[in-house]
Amino acid sequence: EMGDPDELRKGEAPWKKMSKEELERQYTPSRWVVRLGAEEALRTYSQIGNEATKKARATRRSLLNVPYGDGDAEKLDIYFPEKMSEALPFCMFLHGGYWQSGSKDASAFMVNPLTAQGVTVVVVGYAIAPKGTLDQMVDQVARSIVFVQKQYPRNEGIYLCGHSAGAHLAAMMLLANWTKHEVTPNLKGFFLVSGIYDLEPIMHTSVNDPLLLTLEDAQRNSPQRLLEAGLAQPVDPTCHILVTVGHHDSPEFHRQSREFYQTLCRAGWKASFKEVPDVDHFEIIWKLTQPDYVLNQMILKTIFHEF
Ligand SMILES: N[C@@H](CC(=O)c1ccccc1NC=O)C(=O)O
Repeated sequence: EMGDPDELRKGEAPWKKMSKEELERQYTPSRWVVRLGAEEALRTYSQIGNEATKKARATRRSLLNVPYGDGDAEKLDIYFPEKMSEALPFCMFLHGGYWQSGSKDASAFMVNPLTAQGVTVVVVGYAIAPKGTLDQMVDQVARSIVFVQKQYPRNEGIYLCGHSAGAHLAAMMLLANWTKHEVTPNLKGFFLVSGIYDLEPIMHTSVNDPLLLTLEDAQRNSPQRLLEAGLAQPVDPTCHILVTVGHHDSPEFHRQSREFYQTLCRAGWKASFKEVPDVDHFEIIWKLTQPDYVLNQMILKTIFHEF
């Protein structure tokens, strides 16, 4: 029956009707960029990430390669605001790269604009595939947040910002069982940027070659599916979740973000949705280096409660 939202929601997922080639295209973000060629866009993205990181390390007080666990990759970088203060808000950034590329050492995009406004920024490293499994990455991110909470118990909120695969890892924290850890982190907000929330379609693409996800792995790590099943309720009614997608992201990325936002709303979370105008999958993040970028403005308004 058309018009019944439950029927529409439970209808066959559109990706199941796609050819292997079409699915591959939908889940290759570089094929959807408009201003540059695919290779050039990926190159520019890492170049801007490298330069932003160099600048952040040269101009901000920082603690680099701080271990939050025993694993080689379990390190994070902390960048402090220009002016010292007692209690501070923290924004933790989780880089993208389909859980198989990217590094904290090239991902300090938001550091200078946010630290200029009094936010401490933490850029998290995690063990990408094939070294790490997705379950390990989810656990590492949870432990990195617990580490920040324990180091800075007087924080004025921990905010998570993740891009693409990093948005998936951030969204998985909505389902984390903090009782396994010594503290419950003071999570106050989520900024989910061009993320993937249902992993089942990517099982059928080359993204899965190094990940080797089984159907069970994909389902156990799909926040879309886990929230639909009612496995997480908002504990803090003030916790805000911003779901954003780039105007030039592929239709599948748009569908994933829209459906995740709708599911968050149904589950009772304080969520909002924003399609960022005129940006692709990479510009949506590299523009975080610009203080006047709309996403920085939304992040700062959320952190400083200016709504
Ligand atoms: N191989 C992908 C790269 C990619 O998806 C990506 C690259 C950098 C940061 C995020 C990415 N996507 C999701 O995590 C592509 O060509 O678009």
